[in-house]
Amino acid sequence: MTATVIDGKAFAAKVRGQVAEHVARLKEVHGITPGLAVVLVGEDPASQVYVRSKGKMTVEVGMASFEHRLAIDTSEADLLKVVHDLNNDPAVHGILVQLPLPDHLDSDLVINAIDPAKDVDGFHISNVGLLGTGQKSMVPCTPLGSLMMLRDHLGSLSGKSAVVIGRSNIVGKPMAQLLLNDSCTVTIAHSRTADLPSVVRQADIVVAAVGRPQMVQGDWIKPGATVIDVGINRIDAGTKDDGSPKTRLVGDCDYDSCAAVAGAITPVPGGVGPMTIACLLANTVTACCRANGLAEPEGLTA
Ligand SMILES: NC(=O)C1=CN([C@@H]2O[C@H](COP(=O)(O)OP(=O)(O)OC[C@H]3O[C@@H](n4cnc5c(N)ncnc54)[C@H](OP(=O)(O)O)[C@@H]3O)[C@@H](O)[C@H]2O)C=CC1
Ligand SMILES: Nc1nc(=O)c2c([nH]1)NC[C@@H]1CN(c3ccc(C(=O)N[C@@H](CCC(=O)O)C(=O)O)cc3)C=[N+]21
Repeated sequence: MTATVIDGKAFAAKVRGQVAEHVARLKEVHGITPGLAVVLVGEDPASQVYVRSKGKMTVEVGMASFEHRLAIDTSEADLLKVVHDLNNDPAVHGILVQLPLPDHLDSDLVINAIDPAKDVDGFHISNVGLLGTGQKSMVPCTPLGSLMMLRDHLGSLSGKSAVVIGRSNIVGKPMAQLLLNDSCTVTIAHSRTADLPSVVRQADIVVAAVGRPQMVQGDWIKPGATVIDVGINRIDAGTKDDGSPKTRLVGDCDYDSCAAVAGAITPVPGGVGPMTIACLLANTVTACCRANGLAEPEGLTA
């Protein structure tokens, strides 16, 4: 079997198109422009690329983009002040503090200082609790984008067995919660899981969110399963013509061997990554509608 490739890049473009339509309507009918603020502490090159691409797409869908770049030695009090100011700024409907933060800053404290209604990452404890109890919340972007692709490809997820590899607060745990809310039978695997390959082999749906390049092998995959590869890993790829080092992005799955067995698989790049950004924009429109007591866009939330 050769897996269907789930095209996250194309799907994300479609989601951004829907977001752009809602933004246009909010502006025309209500005179409201949704705004997204991104806070970046330090100068991590990968984070900078990612923040720039978010800013560009925010503007492309017609929203206002606010960027706050803070020095790596910013104090917790100063960062909290930035967050409080954004909480109180009526032009800002969504706030994202780029993670990870430098070690001297307490990320739980900072994230829980964000107004939950503006927490477009869905990381605030209130949103985590709302999602866990099946109530309306802001849903974390990477799991939401992964869920959208799964539903699009499989239709109903009810009764399917799903294995999520990884238990982080930002990907693994919320992903498992969303799959559970869609009536999957969910297993969460992690670094202490015994015999991971045979656990993964039970799954109709595999979500890999580990951070280990090409770890999941094709012979771990149940034939026909749907594989969502969340991993973004930059690895060495020889040298360029001029002798300088070359790198490339790979996922947490060994793509070729997994694609030979799976029914469908997301590529890296071009899979979950673009959907994450599209869902961030979708969450910002949703937050803006809720803040103004307006009907929220359909199909853009879990
Ligand atoms: N596409 C996107 O939009 C995004 C991609 N990512 C990518 O997803 C990946 C995961 O990110 P994140 O959740 O933040 O990572 P974390 O490092 O926070 O979590 C990794 C998880 O993987 C588990 N793990 C580590 N090694 C193994 C192993 N050998 N076997 C089984 N489980 C293992 C860890 O287990 P334990 O808890 O026991 O330590 C942990 O739960 C990364 O590659 C990251 O770059 C992240 C966010 C967004
Ligand atoms: N508060 C917070 N929220 C996040 O959602 C968040 C974060 N912090 N910190 C970092 C991780 C990582 N992440 C990615 C999003 C998109 C791509 C993406 O678009 N990737 C492209 C490739 C980009 C490239 O070429 O480098 C792709 O997969 O096709 C990657 C990674 C969001 N994160």
